Amino acid sequence: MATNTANGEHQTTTKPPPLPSPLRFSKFFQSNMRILVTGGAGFIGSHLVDKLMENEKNEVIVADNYFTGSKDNLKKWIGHPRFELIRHDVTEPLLIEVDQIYHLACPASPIFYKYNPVKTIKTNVIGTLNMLGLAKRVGARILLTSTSEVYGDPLVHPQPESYWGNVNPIGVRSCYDEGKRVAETLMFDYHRQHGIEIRIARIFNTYGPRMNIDDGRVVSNFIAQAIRDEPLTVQLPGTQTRSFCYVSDMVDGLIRLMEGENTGPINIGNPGEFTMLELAETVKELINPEVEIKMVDNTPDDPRQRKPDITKAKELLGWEPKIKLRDGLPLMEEDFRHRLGVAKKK
Ligand SMILES: NC(=O)c1ccc[n+]([C@@H]2O[C@H](COP(=O)([O-])OP(=O)(O)OC[C@H]3O[C@@H](n4cnc5c(N)ncnc54)[C@H](O)[C@@H]3O)[C@@H](O)[C@H]2O)c1
Ligand SMILES: O=c1ccn([C@@H]2O[C@H](COP(=O)(O)OP(=O)(O)O[C@H]3OC[C@@H](O)[C@H](O)[C@H]3O)[C@@H](O)[C@H]2O)c(=O)[nH]1
Repeated sequence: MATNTANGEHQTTTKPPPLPSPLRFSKFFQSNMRILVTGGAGFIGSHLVDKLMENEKNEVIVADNYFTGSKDNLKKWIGHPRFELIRHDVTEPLLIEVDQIYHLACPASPIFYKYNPVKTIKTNVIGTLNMLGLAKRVGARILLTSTSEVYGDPLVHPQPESYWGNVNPIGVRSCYDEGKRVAETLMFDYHRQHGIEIRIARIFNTYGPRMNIDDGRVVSNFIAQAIRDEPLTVQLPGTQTRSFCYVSDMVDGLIRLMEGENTGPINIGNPGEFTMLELAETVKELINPEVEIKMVDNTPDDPRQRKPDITKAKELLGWEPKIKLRDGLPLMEEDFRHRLGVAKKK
C-alpha cells in the first residue's frame, strides 16, 4: 500500500486498491506492462515514451489531441508492435485496459495554456477526472505531472512540498495553476475514497530537445533567438529566477516515482537557480556572443522566484538531476539548429 507524507502528516488510505483484470493473475499469462501516456506526443511525454519503450516488457499507448504535441515526436515508434498512438482528447472518457497511466496531457507553455483558459482548466479537471475514472475501472496506478506553479508566486524559497503556495485564483494563469491544484486534489480524493494508487510529481521548469521552437517558453525562445540572430527578449524585471531541469533527468525522476512506493507530491527539478538575465548571458556566451539582449514587458502574475527543495526526491526516490544548464543548453541548440536548418557559424 503506497504511503504519502503530504504536508508532513501521513495520509495513508485504509482502502485497498481496486483489483486489476483477473487475467493479470493467470499464472500462464505472460503479460507486458500496459502503459498509457496521455500527452505522450508532447515534449516531456515523447522522451518518456522513448525511455519506457527501451524495456521490452512494456507496451505503450499514447493518447494525445495534438494541441501542442506532434506525431513527429513519436515517428520512430509508429508501427512498432509494442506501441499504439490514439488521437484522443482527455476531456472525453477513454476506455482501455492498462496497468499504469502517466497523465501528462495539458499544454505546458503559458502562451498555449492562456490561449484557451477554459479548455486548459477542463483538461486539468475533467481530463484528470476521466483518467482517475479509468484507473478505478481497470485498477491502474496513475501518475500526475503537476507543476511548480501550484506554489504560485512563492513566499517560501526554495519551495518544499509542504508549502501550500501563494496562488491568484482569478488571474490569467489560474486556469493552469488552479487547474493543476484541483487535479492534485482529485488524485488524493480518489486515493482516500477508492484506494487508487496515485503518484504526484511537481515538475519544475524543464528544457531539452523537442520543445516547440516557438512555444514561447524562455529557454526555447532564447535559443531560437540566438540561432536566428534576433535579440534575446528578457521580460522585466529580468531578476526573476527559475531553476531548469534537463529532460532526461526529468524522465528518470518520473519513472522512479511511478515505480516507487510513495504517492508524493514530490518536487522533481534542478535546484540550480538563475535570473532571466543570467540565463540570457549564458545563452549569449554559449550560442551567439554577438546577439543583443533586449528588455521587454512581462505578463501578469509572473512568479518572481522559483527553486525546488528536492530533499524528498533524493531521500524517497534516490533521484537528483545530473545535467547542468551549461551542459544541457548545447544539446538543445543542436536539436534546434537541425530543425531550423541553421548551421553553427565557424
Ligand atoms: N515542461 C515544463 O517545464 C513543465 C513544467 C511543469 C509541469 N509540466 C507538465 O508536464 C506535462 C508535459 O509538459 P510538456 O512540457 O511536455 O508540454 P507539451 O505541451 O509539449 O505536452 C503536452 C501534451 O499534451 C497534449 N494535450 C494537451 N491537451 C490535451 C487534451 N485535452 N487531450 C489530450 N492531449 C492533450 C498536447 O498535444 C501535448 O502533446 C504537462 O502536464 C505540463 O503541465 C511541464
Ligand atoms: O522570451 C521570454 C519568455 C519568458 N521569459 C521569462 O522567463 C520566465 C519563465 O517563463 P516561461 O514561460 O519559460 O515558463 P514559466 O516559468 O512561466 O512556466 C513554466 O514553468 C512552470 C510550468 O508548469 C510551465 O508549464 C512552464 O511553462 C518568466 O519569468 C518569463 O517572464 C523571458 O524573460 N523571456
